Amino acid sequence: MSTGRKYLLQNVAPYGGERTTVLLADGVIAAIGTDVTDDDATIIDGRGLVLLPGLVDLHTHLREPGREDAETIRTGTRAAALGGFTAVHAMANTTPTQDTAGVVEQVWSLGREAGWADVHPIGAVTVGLEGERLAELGAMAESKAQVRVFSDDGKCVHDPVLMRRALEYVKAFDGVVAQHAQEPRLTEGAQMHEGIVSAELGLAGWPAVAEEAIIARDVLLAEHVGSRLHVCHLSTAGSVEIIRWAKSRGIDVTAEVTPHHLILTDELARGYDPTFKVNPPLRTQRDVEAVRAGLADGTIDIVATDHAPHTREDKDCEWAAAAFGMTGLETALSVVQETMVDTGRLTWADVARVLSETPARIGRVSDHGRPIAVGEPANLVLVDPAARRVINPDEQATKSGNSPFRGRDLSGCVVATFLRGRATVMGGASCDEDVVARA
Ligand SMILES: NC(=O)N[C@@H](CC(=O)O)C(=O)O
Ligand SMILES: [Zn+2]
Ligand SMILES: [Zn+2]
Repeated sequence: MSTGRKYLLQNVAPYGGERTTVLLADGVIAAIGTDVTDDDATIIDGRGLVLLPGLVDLHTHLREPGREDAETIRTGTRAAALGGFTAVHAMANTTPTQDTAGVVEQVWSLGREAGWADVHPIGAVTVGLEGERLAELGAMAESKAQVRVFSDDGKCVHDPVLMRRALEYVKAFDGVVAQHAQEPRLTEGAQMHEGIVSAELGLAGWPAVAEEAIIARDVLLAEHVGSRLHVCHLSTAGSVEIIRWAKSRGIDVTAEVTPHHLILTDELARGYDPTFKVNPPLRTQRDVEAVRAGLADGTIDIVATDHAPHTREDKDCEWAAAAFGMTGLETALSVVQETMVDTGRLTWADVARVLSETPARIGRVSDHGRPIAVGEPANLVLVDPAARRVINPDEQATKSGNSPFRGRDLSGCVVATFLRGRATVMGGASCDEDVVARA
């Protein structure tokens, strides 16, 4: 389905390489070349802009159904489009939980209706995320939502027998279990990273070993049953080492890091601002260096936002009472540019890999994360790497204000996002009319 509008992206740099012109028509990339023209197309001057495949987030919390006061599928996917995303995987910790075919189909349909980005619901591993009985994984896989990613995110599947069964079960439909690696007994009452800062502040610590112990166990389980495992929001230097070791053994594991773990540290807890309270917690500078190195050398496969919107009531309170989580969809690409591209650790082609191609492959999404080539679906993002902007969460599309980058100056800006050839973002702003017209 197309609005019929064509776009001629003149002098853009696919993957940051040689400049060329790209024509989008009928929902696909219709032509690429320095001499391409089209008299009916809307012309976009792409000088200085980088063209990438539309970003794919493997880890987003959209909060609908249940917490529409924090985010809805509409507001969350509008935020996604502004961040350059054309597809997002929506975590299962909604109310009701995304643990049946009915609920995942509802989320999938609401995503279609909203029209900002494709929504791929993640299915819960256990009923109600309670860690007791496996949910209807097969029914969710066979539903029209075609779920391939299963996670109890927010909670860890800590029972090794259930984890083993889930890993075995999803093999039947080429699914993957995405684990929130947090040993519950080692993190009871935990408020922040266990280390020097937690000791000084007198806050209960969340030790690195609580994450590493689960990752070590799970890679061994994945090897034992010959299944695919994905590790959510890896945050410690030790976790990077375990993944590196697992991959060297040929274990079928992938790992993600969040933008915030690439740039922020536990020092931020000193101000007791609950905006910086997140799971897993912000770690040390040494961990930040290790996750950057892991992303640069391919040990860590992807960046995923873990966009976790929370209402004022859940965040504007004392540290201990506040909810865990921070927003991220509208700042992810800038943080990756600043920490990885501007520092020479990743090229733009690498960014396409870690924010689009590989997350699409892990989630088994076939029409996103595709090469920029003639005939491919026109799911694309146009980025201005030279722009700088100060983050103001009050002006963001997400309903929630819990961005850790409030007031911070970040590199890079999304100029336009295209979903099947239709602009969802143009000139850095949402294309509300186009989206409404399509719905
Ligand atoms: N990351 C968080 O701190 N919070 C997430 C849950 C999660 O990702 O574990 C949430 O749902 O709010
Ligand atoms: Zn989690
Ligand atoms: Zn999460």
